[in-house]
Amino acid sequence: MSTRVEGALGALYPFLDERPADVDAVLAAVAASTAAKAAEIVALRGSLVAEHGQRLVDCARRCAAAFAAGGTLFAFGNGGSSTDAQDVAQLFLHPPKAARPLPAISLTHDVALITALSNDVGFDVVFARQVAAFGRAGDIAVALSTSGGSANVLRGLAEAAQRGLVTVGIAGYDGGRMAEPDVVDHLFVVPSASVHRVQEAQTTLYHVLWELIQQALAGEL
Ligand SMILES: O=C(CO)[C@@H](O)[C@H](O)[C@H](O)[C@H](O)COP(=O)(O)O
Repeated sequence: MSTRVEGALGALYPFLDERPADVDAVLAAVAASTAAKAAEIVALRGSLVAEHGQRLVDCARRCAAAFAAGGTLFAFGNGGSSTDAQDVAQLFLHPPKAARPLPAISLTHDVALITALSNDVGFDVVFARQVAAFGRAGDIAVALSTSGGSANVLRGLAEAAQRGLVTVGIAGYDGGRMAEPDVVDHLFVVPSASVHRVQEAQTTLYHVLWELIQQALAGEL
């Protein structure tokens, strides 16, 4: 066993006289599985950007035009996608240096509102109600879902479409209901059956989209 592994085990088991007997096998299995997952995500991210290239450019140009006209972006999703929605909003609003801050709001973080709506009306409306209250024609709705089938996400998109927002869907697996006709204007599907790989690749999609929107706004796309 290498000195580094010995050191790590010392930190993991400081109070045990003896480590579990099979720890070497466990560590070897973890290393092999981590390497396989890393390879899978690198391949998936590369193929996604290649496959969605033109669609990303088209979507970025449309979003840039919406921002240039004073539009706001609303992002939403459940679970891991809810934190991704918050990441999208902070990325647009508080970008790295030299990039242009753009108005973006996540609809996932108001616990009082979401619990009240869920308790009194139903969880299905938590995004749609906010889109109805804040969304205006020409704004942008970005919906994140791994299954593409969450009822509250689909209701949010339907409300956005009805109000004339540009709708962007980011899904996984086969796209689910988000991939049905007329659900979104711009659809990006991560074709993986692993929820973890889907979420990892979705972060690449929205980071690339953000970069392209910045380029489009600067007249470089
Ligand atoms: O983060 C994860 C799984 O990695 C979970 O929290 C996951 O986001 C939740 O199960 C969501 O409720 C799934 O909803 P969706 O992505 O299918 O719309």
